[in-house]
Amino acid sequence: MAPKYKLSYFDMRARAEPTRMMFAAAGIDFEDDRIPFDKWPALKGTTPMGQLPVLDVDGVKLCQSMPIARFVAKETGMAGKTNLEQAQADAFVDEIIPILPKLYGVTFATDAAKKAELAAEFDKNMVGMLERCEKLCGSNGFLVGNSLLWCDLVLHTVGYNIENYKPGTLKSYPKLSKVMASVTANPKIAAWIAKRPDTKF
Ligand SMILES: N[C@@H](CCC(=O)N[C@@H](CS)C(=O)NCC(=O)O)C(=O)O
Repeated sequence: MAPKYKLSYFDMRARAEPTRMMFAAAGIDFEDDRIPFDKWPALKGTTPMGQLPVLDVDGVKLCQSMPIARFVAKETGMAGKTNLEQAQADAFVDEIIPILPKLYGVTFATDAAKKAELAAEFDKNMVGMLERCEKLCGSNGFLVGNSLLWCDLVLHTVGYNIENYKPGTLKSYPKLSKVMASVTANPKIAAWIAKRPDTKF
């Protein structure tokens, strides 16, 4: 029997979205459990490491967003066709994902001077990350190899936020733009994006 999946996270895309997209791409049913912030303090102690996301697989609770995503990538055939591709995909994920909490910090900073300071530092980090990924990215619409892998979904999730932050940024990175387009060209992912909750982050 197919495993039962419950993915618990806040009502955000962020660290859970690549996993949600993989479930959608593979046509796998999962419970998209979105925990309201005011319910979190009571639940924090029940999670394996005191943070979200948590993926419950038939009663086994997995934690840490990228290990969760890597597990689902293996379950759905999106981890990479060979060990080599898997290591290359991991490298992109490790390069891209640290941008996410930094952008969160800029987006939700309330003090104007602090926000400007964080934004200046963020912009430098973002450009460095995009340049490094553009240089290593394949030219046929995938970061690695010739099929959609979980690293492409991580890029799409972070790239989506970057475009919300500074529209038009990705135009300067043609290979990465092609990856963004490959992700949305997948009909099942496009259907998920069209129906997913519209959240700020
Ligand atoms: N390294 C962890 C970080 C998880 C993390 O920072 N989760 C945040 C939400 S994005 C959280 O649970 N915040 C609430 C808390 O720490 O109490 C991962 O990738 O899963």
